[in-house]
Amino acid sequence: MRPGRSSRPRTRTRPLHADARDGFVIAVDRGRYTCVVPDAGPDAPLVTAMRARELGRKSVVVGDRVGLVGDTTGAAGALARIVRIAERSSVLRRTADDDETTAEGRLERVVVANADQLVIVSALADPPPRTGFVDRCLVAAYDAGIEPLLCLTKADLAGPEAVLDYYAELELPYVLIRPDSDLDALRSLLAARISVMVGHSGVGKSTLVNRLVPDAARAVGTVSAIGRGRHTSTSAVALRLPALPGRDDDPGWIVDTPGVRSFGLAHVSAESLLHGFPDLVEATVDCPTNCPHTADEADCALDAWVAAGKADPRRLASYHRLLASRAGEGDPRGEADQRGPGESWATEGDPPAAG
Ligand SMILES: Nc1nc2c(ncn2[C@@H]2O[C@H](COP(=O)(O)OP(=O)(O)OP(=O)(O)O)[C@@H](O)[C@H]2O)c(=O)[nH]1
Ligand SMILES: [Zn+2]
Repeated sequence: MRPGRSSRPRTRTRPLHADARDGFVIAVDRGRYTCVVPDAGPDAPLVTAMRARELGRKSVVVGDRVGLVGDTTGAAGALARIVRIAERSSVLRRTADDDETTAEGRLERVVVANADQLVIVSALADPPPRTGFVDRCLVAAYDAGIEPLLCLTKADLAGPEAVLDYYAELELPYVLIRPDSDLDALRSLLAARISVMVGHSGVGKSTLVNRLVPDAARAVGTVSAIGRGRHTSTSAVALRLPALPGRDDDPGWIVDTPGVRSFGLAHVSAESLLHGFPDLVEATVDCPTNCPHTADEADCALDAWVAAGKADPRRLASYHRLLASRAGEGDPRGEADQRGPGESWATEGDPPAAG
């Protein structure tokens, strides 16, 4: 060992950047990060930044609170540098698919940082509600420590009873959306929070985002031409909600995820997967040690729990489907989630005939 080295006081190799300004990342596109600078006021120009080399391999994602140095004026052509990333209060992840034995399955992506709420948008009809997809989103939300909110659109076409019945045990907050409904209930649930919106194609998510943020298209347009093109197939973009009339509290942010069509769950352990099913968790105290809780596990306590009427058999079927999907047993991309409830509920785990 060289004595000179260890006796030398350890100096910080990184500059402190005491002058860094706080930024909030609202879009990411090919190595360029679009940030708002909160102290510059809501009308200040957006700042485009790149990652400083000192960040190493740390990724910067939408929702990150960062320190910015360099040219933070937001003038045309100006480029700032992100020199630090604040500790994240939550991290919403997805994998490209469910199967951790494949390269795709291991490719884990952080969708958004610091989200408070996951707004799961599902139509009540056209397309029919896909509870498999909602269940998958619930797993991702609970895993990330983010509160779920079920947003049921097209309430003018069908009632919510079947979906609400399926989630009866969960105390899942929900809102109903129809074309003529005011969005006050939803807006107050979005206020002062960062909410991520996810939903299948056709459920009315874009319609809803445009109603909530009437200039969303323009806001997104200014974000370095982020559109819905091929480069943005997995990107997310944060949109500032407009101030509520007569209220001066923070209306919050929504993060639209145009490209996120499924939530691969390879990164979620089988045990964590269960936390998306709080109505089933309690049953597993009676399972043998290291019980895999799979459908073919004879000693698993979940079947008896459901047989005793303590949870809905369709919920257990859904959990089993997610487990099987993670194990690479077919359906690696969650295609089954795309079926309507009638179809998917009928495929397995139908309630045993009573009596
Ligand atoms: N009846 C009814 N139709 C709606 C409602 N919301 C949206 N729609 C219609 O549903 C269709 C799909 O809406 P979009 O907002 O494009 O759906 P999306 O989820 O954004 O789908 P992508 O554009 O594929 O991402 C459109 O024809 C909308 O006009 C609603 O509350 N009721
Ligand atoms: Zn078990």
